[in-house]
Amino acid sequence: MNFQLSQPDTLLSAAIQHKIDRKTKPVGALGRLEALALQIALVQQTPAPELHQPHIVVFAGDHGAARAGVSAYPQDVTWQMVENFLAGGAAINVFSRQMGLGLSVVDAGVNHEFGKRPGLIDAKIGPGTASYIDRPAMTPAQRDAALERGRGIAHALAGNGCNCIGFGEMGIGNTASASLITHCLVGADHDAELYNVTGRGTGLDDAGLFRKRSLLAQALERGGRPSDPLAVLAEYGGFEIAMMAGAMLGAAEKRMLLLIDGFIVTSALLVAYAIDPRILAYCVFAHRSQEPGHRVQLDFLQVEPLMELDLRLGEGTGAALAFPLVQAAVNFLNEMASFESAGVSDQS
Ligand SMILES: Cc1cc2ncn([C@H]3O[C@H](COP(=O)(O)O)[C@@H](O)[C@H]3O)c2cc1C
Ligand SMILES: O=C(O)c1cccnc1
Repeated sequence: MNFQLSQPDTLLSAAIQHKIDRKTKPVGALGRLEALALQIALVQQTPAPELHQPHIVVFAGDHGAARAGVSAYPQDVTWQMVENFLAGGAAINVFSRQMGLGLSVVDAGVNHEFGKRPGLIDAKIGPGTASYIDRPAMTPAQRDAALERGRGIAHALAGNGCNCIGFGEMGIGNTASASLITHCLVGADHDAELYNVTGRGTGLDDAGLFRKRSLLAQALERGGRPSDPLAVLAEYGGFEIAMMAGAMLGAAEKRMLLLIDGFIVTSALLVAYAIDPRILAYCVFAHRSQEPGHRVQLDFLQVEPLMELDLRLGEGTGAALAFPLVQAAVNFLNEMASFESAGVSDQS
């Protein structure tokens, strides 16, 4: 697989920054919204960017390791929550409706047969991964198929006129998979020891957290700590995480804006980033999750998220909640008067 990303040209930077600085406000007074406006303008290579058909995609998959007890909830919650998404009753449905965002759910590998359903994209790789405690989570062929299908999903959205994609996920046990991926791909100088990047997920108690950490240590003993992102995916990934990584790279190929949600979505981004670091130019980090490893990931990438709301849900909820800020950045750039057009006196 050969993803074709390019770094946005920065030739327009000075002109866009000048446009921002001439708006009727003290220079810099819109704070980080100004940096966001500049980023989006550069992604779209225009001083007048627009967000078209913004869309949340929730990738769902099951994890073999869930049966060993790495989550506070049973594996069946994955497919039951997919049903909930399709019925419109989950948190991401509520927020997507509120923000006017499109929403699609992808069956990347849920242990359930849904049949053909409106709003559901069938991209199933298999009925869940193998348990990485005993063997690699997926075969190289499954991993490559997941990456390629993810890319196809992003390209199809771009083909329908979408230029802003928010990533979400659903998969009981996927914080454990994200912890292993983070441990492998984040340098030791960021203190990504397994212990530091393994948290309570959906709400494990102390005994549950201890058990999760021991199971993940066991997995590492078996599979080692590869640094190659493709090896990490096959060893410890989930189908939804691999498919998200492919979709992220595919979205960046199409110069879309990527809204990055919490800990699991960022673990997929770590994979994509290791494949091509230029992806970072297209990413907006929505929030800092309560899952402790998320801070480690964001520090490693040297990025600052827009919000900190103590969320620990996933589904793309943080991405949806950040969307109005992203829209505000675009709107001030396009709609605010300048000192010249409004006849307001500049500083003396
Ligand atoms: C009812 C329910 C709805 C959810 N929506 C997202 N997640 C979140 O929790 C899971 C990860 O946590 P862990 O690794 O501890 O299983 C993922 O499915 C994630 O999206 C949910 C979890 C539950 C229980
Ligand atoms: O940060 C997240 O995305 C997250 C944290 C806990 C459980 N599910 C998701």
